[in-house]
Amino acid sequence: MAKKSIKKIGVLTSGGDSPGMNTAIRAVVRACSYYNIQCIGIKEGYHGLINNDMSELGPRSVKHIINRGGTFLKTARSQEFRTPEGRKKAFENFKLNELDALVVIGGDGSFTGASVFHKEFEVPFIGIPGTIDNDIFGTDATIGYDTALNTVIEAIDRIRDSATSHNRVFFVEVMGRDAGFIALNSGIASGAQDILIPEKKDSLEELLQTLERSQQAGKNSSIIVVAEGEELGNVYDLAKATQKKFPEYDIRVTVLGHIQRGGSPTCQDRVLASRLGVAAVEAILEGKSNLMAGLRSNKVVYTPIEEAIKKHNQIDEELIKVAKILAI
Ligand SMILES: Nc1ncnc2c1ncn2[C@@H]1O[C@H](COP(=O)(O)OP(=O)(O)OP(=O)(O)O)[C@@H](O)[C@H]1O
Ligand SMILES: O=P(O)(O)OC[C@H]1O[C@](O)(CO)[C@@H](O)[C@@H]1O
Ligand SMILES: [Mg+2]
Repeated sequence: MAKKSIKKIGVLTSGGDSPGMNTAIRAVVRACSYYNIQCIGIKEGYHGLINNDMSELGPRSVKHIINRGGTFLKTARSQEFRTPEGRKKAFENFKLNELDALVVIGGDGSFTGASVFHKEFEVPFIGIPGTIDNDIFGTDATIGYDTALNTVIEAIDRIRDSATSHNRVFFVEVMGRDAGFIALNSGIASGAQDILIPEKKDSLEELLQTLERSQQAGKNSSIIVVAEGEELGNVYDLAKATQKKFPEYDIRVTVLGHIQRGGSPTCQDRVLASRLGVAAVEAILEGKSNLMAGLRSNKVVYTPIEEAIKKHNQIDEELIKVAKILAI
């Protein structure tokens, strides 16, 4: 597609919000303005496309959002977009608004939706990875991941104060429905005794042995970080099983929940979001489509969307080793 054929693009945020999504929207809007094309902000992800809820955004309409968590365009998990009828309505509004392409800011699910939409109606799109989960292949980090990690370690540091004061064992659940990136990295950074993630086969025996060893080594308190998607069980199940084996332990459970998704994005997330926003618009202008803009080794790269979704980001075995060695 020649550069001049793109006149108007739509931008939306979809799936779970993540800190830095606003920064990415700002970058897309301002890059559009820089390259003299119109930018339309679509409300509540695919929901807004289906319901024709969208309006034009200019460079001043995204002022003062660079540092704000959440997404001012709002986001949604649209069930209707999963249906052919819903996507047909979305395409009708895409045409009605004379859009030439979409920038989709979201996670693997949002990219899957965009890919299906592209196959059905040949709608050109570029994905920007915006999710705290960091579960997307083709980028060293997703937008929001770094902020979420920093929020988690701050919370665990506070829990540690209480855990050490009371000689307690804490089970801390962090987000990650299917991914253990937040758990593994925050666990290492906060000095967890054990880290349980869905990508690694864990056993209750091993967990109990770890706790026993830590007590024998003279530790009076322990923090166990558990990813939401851990297959062995949730934090309450694990705490119950541990209490059964060690009735003398004083055990507490903390579920960090959605505080991990909010807050002002870190510098790293703001720079990432700014670079990927510009990269997405430039890719569309160059006629690229069905790709995700990402950052690898500090360079912008484009990955076929199918790869970004299917390959998933892999857990680094070295991190698992480091966590184990340092929990001695
Ligand atoms: N197979 C699919 N077909 C059509 N649309 C889909 C499909 N999968 C996901 N979507 C659309 O993408 C939306 C977001 O997906 P999902 O809820 O998995 O979040 P995500 O983008 O992976 O972000 P996160 O994991 O960070 O919350 C869905 O609500 C739906 O509208
Ligand atoms: O806010 P919701 O819809 O409950 O989704 C929670 C999920 O979203 C995420 O925060 C991002 O995908 C996951 O880590 C978590 O499992
Ligand atoms: Mg996802």
